[in-house]
Amino acid sequence: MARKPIIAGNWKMNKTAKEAKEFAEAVKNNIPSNSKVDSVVGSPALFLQELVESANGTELKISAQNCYFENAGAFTGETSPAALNDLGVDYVIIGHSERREYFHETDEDINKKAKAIFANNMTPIFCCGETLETYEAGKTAEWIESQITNGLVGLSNEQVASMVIAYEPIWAIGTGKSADANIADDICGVVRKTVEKLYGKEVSESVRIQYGGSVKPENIAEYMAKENVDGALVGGASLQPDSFLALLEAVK
Ligand SMILES: O=C[C@H](O)COP(=O)(O)O
Repeated sequence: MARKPIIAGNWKMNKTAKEAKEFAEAVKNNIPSNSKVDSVVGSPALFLQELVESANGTELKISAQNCYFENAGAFTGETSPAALNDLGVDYVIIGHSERREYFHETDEDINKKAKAIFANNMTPIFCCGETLETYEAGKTAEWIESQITNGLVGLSNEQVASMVIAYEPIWAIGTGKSADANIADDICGVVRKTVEKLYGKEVSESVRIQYGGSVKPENIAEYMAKENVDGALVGGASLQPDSFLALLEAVK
Protein backbone atom coordinates (compact mmCIF):
# COMPACT_ATOMS: atom_id res chain seq x y z
CA MET A 1 0.00 0.00 0.00
CA ALA A 2 1.31 3.44 -0.88
CA ARG A 3 1.61 5.61 2.18
CA LYS A 4 1.30 9.36 1.75
CA PRO A 5 4.42 11.16 3.00
CA ILE A 6 3.93 13.48 5.96
CA ILE A 7 6.30 16.29 6.90
CA ALA A 8 5.65 17.86 10.28
CA GLY A 9 7.43 20.86 11.71
CA ASN A 10 7.85 20.97 15.47
CA TRP A 11 8.52 24.55 16.50
CA LYS A 12 9.06 23.53 20.12
CA MET A 13 9.02 26.63 22.41
CA ASN A 14 9.84 29.12 19.70
CA LYS A 15 8.16 32.13 18.05
CA THR A 16 5.86 34.92 19.16
CA ALA A 17 2.24 35.22 18.02
CA LYS A 18 3.31 37.74 15.37
CA GLU A 19 6.03 35.44 14.05
CA ALA A 20 3.67 32.45 13.98
CA LYS A 21 1.13 34.41 11.97
CA GLU A 22 3.78 35.67 9.55
CA PHE A 23 4.95 32.08 9.01
CA ALA A 24 1.44 30.85 8.21
CA GLU A 25 0.83 33.73 5.82
CA ALA A 26 4.10 33.03 4.01
CA VAL A 27 3.59 29.29 3.77
CA LYS A 28 -0.09 28.47 3.44
CA ASN A 29 -0.54 29.28 -0.24
CA ASN A 30 2.83 27.95 -1.32
CA ILE A 31 2.44 24.34 -0.25
CA PRO A 32 2.90 22.05 -3.25
CA SER A 33 -0.68 21.63 -4.41
CA ASN A 34 -0.20 18.17 -5.91
CA SER A 35 -1.16 16.67 -2.54
CA LYS A 36 1.84 14.35 -2.68
CA VAL A 37 2.67 15.23 0.89
CA ASP A 38 0.78 16.07 4.08
CA SER A 39 2.17 19.31 5.53
CA VAL A 40 1.86 19.94 9.24
CA VAL A 41 3.12 22.59 11.62
CA GLY A 42 3.38 21.85 15.35
CA SER A 43 2.99 25.08 17.26
CA PRO A 44 2.97 26.11 20.91
CA ALA A 45 -0.63 26.06 22.18
CA LEU A 46 -0.67 29.86 22.40
CA PHE A 47 -0.74 30.31 18.62
CA LEU A 48 -2.95 27.40 17.58
CA GLN A 49 -6.15 29.37 17.17
CA GLU A 50 -4.46 31.98 15.01
CA LEU A 51 -2.78 29.30 12.90
CA VAL A 52 -5.93 27.22 12.42
CA GLU A 53 -7.80 30.32 11.27
CA SER A 54 -4.99 31.37 8.97
CA ALA A 55 -4.57 27.89 7.45
CA ASN A 56 -8.29 27.25 7.04
CA GLY A 57 -9.07 26.05 3.51
CA THR A 58 -5.40 25.50 2.61
CA GLU A 59 -3.17 22.41 2.52
CA LEU A 60 -1.44 23.39 5.77
CA LYS A 61 -2.52 21.32 8.79
CA ILE A 62 -1.92 22.35 12.37
CA SER A 63 -0.61 20.26 15.24
CA ALA A 64 -0.36 20.84 18.97
CA GLN A 65 2.84 19.74 20.72
CA ASN A 66 1.16 18.15 23.72
CA CYS A 67 -2.17 17.80 25.50
CA TYR A 68 -3.56 16.29 28.67
CA PHE A 69 -5.53 13.03 28.72
CA GLU A 70 -8.62 14.45 30.44
CA ASN A 71 -11.00 16.74 28.58
CA ALA A 72 -11.72 19.12 31.46
CA GLY A 73 -11.27 19.59 35.18
CA ALA A 74 -8.90 20.80 37.86
CA PHE A 75 -5.63 20.34 35.97
CA THR A 76 -3.94 23.72 36.22
CA GLY A 77 -1.80 24.62 33.25
CA GLU A 78 -2.81 21.68 31.08
CA THR A 79 -4.33 21.72 27.58
CA SER A 80 -7.63 19.93 26.90
CA PRO A 81 -7.77 17.62 23.86
CA ALA A 82 -11.47 18.44 23.52
CA ALA A 83 -10.62 22.14 23.34
CA LEU A 84 -7.92 21.44 20.74
CA ASN A 85 -10.39 19.57 18.58
CA ASP A 86 -12.92 22.36 19.01
CA LEU A 87 -10.31 24.83 17.72
CA GLY A 88 -9.79 22.77 14.57
CA VAL A 89 -6.42 21.24 15.40
CA ASP A 90 -5.72 18.06 13.38
CA TYR A 91 -2.68 16.47 15.03
CA VAL A 92 -1.07 16.32 18.47
CA ILE A 93 2.58 15.38 19.01
CA ILE A 94 2.93 13.11 22.03
CA GLY A 95 5.82 11.41 23.76
CA HIS A 96 8.52 13.70 22.42
CA SER A 97 11.79 12.89 24.17
CA GLU A 98 11.92 16.42 25.58
CA ARG A 99 8.57 15.84 27.29
CA ARG A 100 9.65 12.42 28.51
CA GLU A 101 12.91 13.81 29.90
CA TYR A 102 12.05 17.29 31.26
CA PHE A 103 8.42 16.69 32.21
CA HIS A 104 8.77 13.06 33.28
CA GLU A 105 6.09 11.69 30.97
CA THR A 106 5.79 7.93 31.13
CA ASP A 107 4.68 5.42 28.50
CA GLU A 108 1.45 5.12 30.46
CA ASP A 109 0.77 8.89 30.32
CA ILE A 110 1.51 8.90 26.61
CA ASN A 111 -0.80 5.94 26.03
CA LYS A 112 -3.62 7.79 27.83
CA LYS A 113 -2.96 10.85 25.71
CA ALA A 114 -3.09 8.78 22.50
CA LYS A 115 -6.51 7.45 23.51
CA ALA A 116 -7.77 10.93 24.42
CA ILE A 117 -6.57 12.34 21.10
CA PHE A 118 -8.42 9.65 19.14
CA ALA A 119 -11.51 10.12 21.31
CA ASN A 120 -11.44 13.75 20.21
CA ASN A 121 -11.09 13.00 16.50
CA MET A 122 -7.49 14.09 16.10
CA THR A 123 -4.39 12.13 15.05
CA PRO A 124 -1.44 11.51 17.37
CA ILE A 125 2.12 11.88 16.19
CA PHE A 126 3.64 9.42 18.64
CA CYS A 127 7.37 9.86 19.26
CA CYS A 128 9.85 7.22 20.29
CA GLY A 129 13.63 7.14 20.39
CA GLU A 130 16.68 6.05 22.32
CA THR A 131 19.51 7.79 24.13
CA LEU A 132 23.09 7.68 22.91
CA GLU A 133 23.89 5.28 25.74
CA THR A 134 21.18 2.84 24.62
CA TYR A 135 22.28 3.20 21.00
CA GLU A 136 25.92 2.52 21.83
CA ALA A 137 24.94 -0.49 23.95
CA GLY A 138 23.19 -1.98 20.88
CA LYS A 139 19.84 -1.94 22.66
CA THR A 140 17.92 0.41 20.36
CA ALA A 141 15.58 -2.24 18.92
CA GLU A 142 14.42 -3.57 22.28
CA TRP A 143 14.00 -0.02 23.64
CA ILE A 144 11.86 1.02 20.68
CA GLU A 145 9.79 -2.19 20.86
CA SER A 146 9.04 -1.47 24.50
CA GLN A 147 8.06 2.18 23.87
CA ILE A 148 5.75 1.14 21.03
CA THR A 149 4.23 -1.80 22.90
CA ASN A 150 3.50 0.23 26.04
CA GLY A 151 2.55 3.42 24.25
CA LEU A 152 0.00 1.88 21.90
CA VAL A 153 -1.60 -0.67 24.22
CA GLY A 154 -5.38 -0.77 23.98
CA LEU A 155 -5.62 1.16 20.70
CA SER A 156 -7.71 -0.39 17.94
CA ASN A 157 -6.27 -1.65 14.66
CA GLU A 158 -8.00 1.17 12.86
CA GLN A 159 -6.51 3.78 15.19
CA VAL A 160 -2.96 2.47 14.90
CA ALA A 161 -3.28 2.24 11.11
CA SER A 162 -4.25 5.91 10.94
CA MET A 163 -1.64 7.34 13.31
CA VAL A 164 1.85 8.68 12.76
CA ILE A 165 4.87 7.33 14.64
CA ALA A 166 8.04 9.41 14.72
CA TYR A 167 11.36 7.70 15.38
CA GLU A 168 13.76 10.25 16.81
CA PRO A 169 17.12 9.10 18.17
CA ILE A 170 17.71 11.50 21.05
CA TRP A 171 21.37 11.82 20.12
CA ALA A 172 20.37 13.29 16.74
CA ILE A 173 17.92 15.93 17.98
CA GLY A 174 19.15 19.49 17.59
CA THR A 175 22.74 18.28 17.47
CA GLY A 176 23.34 18.58 13.74
CA LYS A 177 24.39 14.93 13.97
CA SER A 178 21.63 13.21 11.99
CA ALA A 179 21.35 9.44 11.97
CA ASP A 180 22.59 7.86 8.77
CA ALA A 181 19.64 7.19 6.44
CA ASN A 182 20.29 3.43 6.62
CA ILE A 183 20.12 3.50 10.42
CA ALA A 184 16.91 5.55 10.26
CA ASP A 185 15.44 3.03 7.81
CA ASP A 186 16.48 0.07 9.99
CA ILE A 187 14.91 1.49 13.13
CA CYS A 188 11.79 2.70 11.34
CA GLY A 189 11.67 -0.93 10.14
CA VAL A 190 11.82 -2.08 13.78
CA VAL A 191 8.86 0.22 14.49
CA ARG A 192 6.94 -1.30 11.58
CA LYS A 193 7.78 -4.88 12.60
CA THR A 194 6.68 -4.17 16.16
CA VAL A 195 3.37 -2.78 14.90
CA GLU A 196 3.00 -5.87 12.70
CA LYS A 197 3.62 -8.18 15.64
CA LEU A 198 1.02 -6.38 17.73
CA TYR A 199 -1.61 -5.40 15.16
CA GLY A 200 -0.96 -7.40 12.00
CA LYS A 201 0.42 -6.76 8.54
CA GLU A 202 -2.40 -4.60 7.23
CA VAL A 203 -1.98 -2.13 10.08
CA SER A 204 1.81 -2.08 9.84
CA GLU A 205 1.62 -1.40 6.10
CA SER A 206 -0.69 1.58 6.72
CA VAL A 207 0.91 3.33 9.69
CA ARG A 208 3.10 6.24 8.69
CA ILE A 209 6.56 6.37 10.25
CA GLN A 210 8.66 9.51 10.34
CA TYR A 211 12.34 9.97 11.04
CA GLY A 212 13.33 12.99 13.14
CA GLY A 213 16.69 14.41 14.18
CA SER A 214 18.61 17.16 12.37
CA VAL A 215 16.56 16.77 9.18
CA LYS A 216 17.00 19.70 6.80
CA PRO A 217 16.28 20.50 3.14
CA GLU A 218 19.76 19.25 2.18
CA ASN A 219 19.35 15.75 3.64
CA ILE A 220 15.61 15.00 3.65
CA ALA A 221 15.64 13.26 0.26
CA GLU A 222 18.07 10.61 1.59
CA TYR A 223 15.58 9.66 4.28
CA MET A 224 12.51 9.82 2.08
CA ALA A 225 14.15 7.39 -0.37
CA LYS A 226 14.09 4.67 2.29
CA GLU A 227 11.39 2.03 2.33
CA ASN A 228 10.33 2.44 5.94
CA VAL A 229 10.55 6.22 6.18
CA ASP A 230 7.27 7.96 5.29
CA GLY A 231 8.17 11.45 6.39
CA ALA A 232 10.02 13.60 8.87
CA LEU A 233 9.45 15.39 12.15
CA VAL A 234 11.58 18.48 11.90
CA GLY A 235 12.61 20.95 14.58
CA GLY A 236 15.12 23.67 13.68
CA ALA A 237 14.66 23.49 9.91
CA SER A 238 10.89 23.98 10.21
CA LEU A 239 11.11 27.41 11.80
CA GLN A 240 11.60 29.52 8.69
CA PRO A 241 9.07 29.52 5.84
CA ASP A 242 11.71 29.06 3.11
CA SER A 243 13.26 26.10 4.85
CA PHE A 244 9.89 24.50 5.66
CA LEU A 245 8.75 24.87 2.04
CA ALA A 246 12.07 23.46 0.82
CA LEU A 247 11.48 20.35 2.94
CA LEU A 248 8.10 19.87 1.26
CA GLU A 249 9.54 20.49 -2.20
CA ALA A 250 12.19 17.84 -1.61
CA VAL A 251 9.56 15.12 -1.24
CA LYS A 252 9.20 13.54 -4.66
O1 LIG B 1 10.60 17.11 16.89
C1 LIG B 1 11.61 17.36 16.24
C2 LIG B 1 12.88 16.82 16.63
O2 LIG B 1 13.11 16.86 17.99
C3 LIG B 1 14.06 17.14 15.77
O3 LIG B 1 14.60 18.41 16.04
P1 LIG B 1 15.76 18.95 15.07
O4 LIG B 1 15.23 18.81 13.67
O5 LIG B 1 15.96 20.38 15.48
O6 LIG B 1 16.95 18.07 15.30
